[in-house]
Amino acid sequence: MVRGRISRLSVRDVRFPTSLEGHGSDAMHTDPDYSAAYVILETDAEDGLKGYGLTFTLGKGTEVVVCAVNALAHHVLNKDLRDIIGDFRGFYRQLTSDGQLRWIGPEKGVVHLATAAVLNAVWDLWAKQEGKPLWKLLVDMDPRTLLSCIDFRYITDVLTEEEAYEILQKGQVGKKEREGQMLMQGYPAYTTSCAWLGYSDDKLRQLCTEALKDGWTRFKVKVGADLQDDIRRCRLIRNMIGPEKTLMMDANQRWDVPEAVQWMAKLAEFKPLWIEEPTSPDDILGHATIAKALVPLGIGVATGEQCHNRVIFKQLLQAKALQFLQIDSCRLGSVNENLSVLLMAKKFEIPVCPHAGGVGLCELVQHLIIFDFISVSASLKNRMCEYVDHLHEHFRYPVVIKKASYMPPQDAGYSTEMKEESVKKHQYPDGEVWKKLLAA
Ligand SMILES: C[C@H](O)[C@@H](O)CC(=O)C(=O)O
Ligand SMILES: [Mg+2]
Repeated sequence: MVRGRISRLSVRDVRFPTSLEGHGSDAMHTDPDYSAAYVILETDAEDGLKGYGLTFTLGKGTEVVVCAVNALAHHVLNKDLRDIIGDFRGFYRQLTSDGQLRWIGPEKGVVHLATAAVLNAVWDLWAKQEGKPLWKLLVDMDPRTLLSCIDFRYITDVLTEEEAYEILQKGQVGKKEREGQMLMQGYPAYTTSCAWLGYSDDKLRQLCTEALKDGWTRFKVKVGADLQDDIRRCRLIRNMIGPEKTLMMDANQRWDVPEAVQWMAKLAEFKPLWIEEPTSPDDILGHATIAKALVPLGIGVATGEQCHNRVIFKQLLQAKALQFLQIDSCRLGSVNENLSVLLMAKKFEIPVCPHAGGVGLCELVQHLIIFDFISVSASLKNRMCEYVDHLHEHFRYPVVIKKASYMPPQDAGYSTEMKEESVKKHQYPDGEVWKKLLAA
């Protein structure tokens, strides 16, 4: 079914000045401009279909990722899409094993973000050519083909291909019913939009009132910069949402390990379900220490949005360092690597609650988590996907939220395509929006 030779790869630096109003701000990223390195793949096929892919970045970081995408381009150009998909594991390895680029990774940092952008575009193109939304392409794919997309190198000590096959085989039971359930009810979400760290208490109050009216029942609040501020903000939000609704907290890596435990002991009265990224994302044993210390307080540890790759997720799982696993559609090596993490999480029975928000992350990750429910986890217990109410208007196929749930996308592809006029306006530094801002 797939067709065409990749004839062109272009990449653009697209930035949104979200920092101006404090959207997206947290204890470590006080002035985030939500941005994307945005990749477009064209083929010589007559259908004219293009593949769109992106990775999420912040402001200036985008130009470095754009550079890395260009450095990877030769792996994709002039390749037949059939050959890429026919040996997707091999292609993933080729990208992540480039003899010169791998030195500045491997499978982490800028070069891995660039890999994600390129591979996301390949998946979008594949799904478009098959005429299916990506989640449905994955759900309908036979388990052996699905596994042939995954690089199991470095994880076979916890998950072999045969074990993964068994998980997917078990997932076949009840699949139709779960797909029906998703189409009717959608995948449960939580909102982070009310309580960015840079928002005033008045704004927090106003947004929280609106979110409650819109039916949201799960909320995340940013913490970690100042304890007294945190206590005031958490009290405010807990009082507004009441004792029954779910509250999560996110420190974005602000603390040392003992500090995290002490700080959370002070915030425990607000009954958070989890503390997210309490310390460095690389500190696996630190997370384990925090997780153990917080058990008596009934607080779990969540992490993953800045987790480099499947190997770190493997160790977090082995070390019992997290109770909620947060995949990210643009930090890991695209769908390929995310599939391996979903399967490991299933084996360890740890709920996956994806990181979303940014620009485009909601659009992408909804496909992965809907697939996860239908074909892998078969459970909604303790599970929800993040939602952030920014920048969806720039996408050609924006997310649809109903009753605080993600409704499965119906259009073919990975929902990655942005509106051309939005890209033009926000391209850095020559888009209209930036020209004005830079002149001022
Ligand atoms: C800089 C980003 O907005 C970050 O704060 C997002 C995040 O941690 C989350 O959504 O979770
Ligand atoms: Mg976070």
